[in-house]
Parts: sequence; structure tokens; C-alpha cells
Amino acid sequence: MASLGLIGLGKMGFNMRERLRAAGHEVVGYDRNAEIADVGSLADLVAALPGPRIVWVMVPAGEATRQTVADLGEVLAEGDLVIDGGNSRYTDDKINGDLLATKGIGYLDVGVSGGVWGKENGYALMVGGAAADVERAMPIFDALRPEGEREESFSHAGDVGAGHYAKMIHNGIEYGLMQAFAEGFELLEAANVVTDVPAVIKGWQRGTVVRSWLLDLLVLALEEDPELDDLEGWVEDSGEGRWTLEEAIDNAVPAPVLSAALFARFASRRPNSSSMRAVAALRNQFGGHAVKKVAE
Ligand SMILES: O=C(O)[C@H](O)[C@@H](O)[C@H](O)[C@H](O)COP(=O)(O)O
Repeated sequence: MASLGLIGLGKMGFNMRERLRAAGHEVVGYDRNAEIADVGSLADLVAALPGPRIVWVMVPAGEATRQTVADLGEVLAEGDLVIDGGNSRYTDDKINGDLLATKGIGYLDVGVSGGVWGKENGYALMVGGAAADVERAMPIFDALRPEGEREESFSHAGDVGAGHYAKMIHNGIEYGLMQAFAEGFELLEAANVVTDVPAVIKGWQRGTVVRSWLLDLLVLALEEDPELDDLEGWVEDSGEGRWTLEEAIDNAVPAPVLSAALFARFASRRPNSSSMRAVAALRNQFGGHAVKKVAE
């Protein structure tokens, strides 16, 4: 059984600690929230682990992760291994990996998929880094991923950065799939032909071409709220959809579905945008077409 330091005990890290412990691994968790942490500082976490250590970072992508990795570089020792399991941009991985390499500390980047269901169902993992480091962390990966064939929920995607690259593209696909289900849902509701939309969607769960986990989750959401009218149609994004499109542009790969899905999210946050006011104004100018005036 392995010993692991785990930094960041939010929605993901907290559940991962539970799953790893249930598999018999020793996990020392650190979080800024002392109520859920096992130790009070990074230095305490390092002291509590037998060397050579493996420390998994599960904090928000960007500055928080970069800073945590830099801090770990100050307290870990040669031969230790850092794993970034957050949704970092893949270009951060080379910076983090190179920084730690100067101190003889290994680095792996891991795309982790599964959300809040991962504690029970397991997390799919896509890993970037050196093969020897991947092998060393394999008992941890095996405990985190779903039971069954390793190849079906785990991949060593390539060198440092490849794990997060794979996760970024996974999330781009996620945007497109969700948008497709969402547009189908709205169309089913639009014409009053289908009288029980939730029943139709539920009836797609077995046997259809579009059966999938996202469809199952839509069924669950519709069981709670059949017309989803408790929700505002407002959708945030955390960055990976944007990065996916930047890759599409850099590599001249057409990605119309993924870009439409990302832009649909932007549109969801600006119901009275100046762009659509401009379209209304132009249509009115050239054709005298009706416009809707803001109420006094
Ligand atoms: O595979 C997953 O488990 C999810 O993709 C997970 O990583 C997270 O829910 C997304 O990062 C949300 O991304 P957005 O905020 O960009 O929708």
C-alpha cells in the first residue's frame, strides 16, 4: 500500500482521499480549511510522509496550482514525485515539471474525469510524464480509477503535458455533447408534438445510438425538475473549452461543434447583448422591421 500527500480537499480532492483510503492507502491531506485537513501546513505534510514521497496536487488550475508546485519545490526532496491532478492548462506542465526537475523532483500531470460521482464510480485518468514515474504512481492510479480493464479508464498519454492536453480535448468534447443534448431537449419541448419530453429522453437510455452517461444525467435532472424551470439558463466555463478552441486554431483543425458549444455558453450570460441590439437596429434600418423597445 502506498502513502500519498494530497493537497486540496475540495469537491474532488476530498472524495479522492475517501476513495484512496477505502482502497487501503495512507493519505495525508492538506487544505487551507483546517477543519478537513489532516495536517496544518505543507511542511507538516512532508514530515508525515515516508520518502521518497508522492504528493498529489488537487487545487484550482492557474496561479493556485503554480504556487503550490513552487512551494512543494521548496519543501520536498530529491527523488520525490509531484502529481498535478487539477484542470491545469497543459502549457503550465512544462513550466512546473522543469522547475521541479532542477531539484531532482519528478512531475506527472493527470487529467481526472468523473466529477462528484468519482468517489463511488472511480475516476478516469489520463497521464503525462516519464514512464518510470507513471509506474511508481500506478497503485494510486489503480485505486482511483474504476474497477475493470486498466486500458478502459487509464492512459499514459505521452510526456509531461499530454495528460492535461488529453483532458482539455475531453472537456471540449463534453461541451459539444452537452450542447447537442440541450438543443435536442429544447426542440422536443418546442412544438407540442411530444407530450412527455422527460419520458422520451428516459426512453433513450437503453438501446439507442445516443445512450450515454450524459443522457443518464439529463434523465436524473429531469426527474428532479421536468422542465428545468427551477434553473436560470446561465452557464459558466472554467477554461478548457476556450483552450480547446485555441488549439483548433493553432493547428488549423475545424471544430465548429465545439466552438458553437462554447459560444452558446457565452450567449447564455448576456441575454440583452449589444451585438443582438445592433442586429435588431440594422434590420430596422434597412427593412423597417419591428424592434422591441426597452420598457420605460
Ligand atoms: O471530466 C470531468 O469530470 C469534468 O469535465 C470536470 O473536469 C469539470 O466538471 C469540468 O472541468 C467543468 O468544466 P467547465 O466549467 O468548463 O464546464
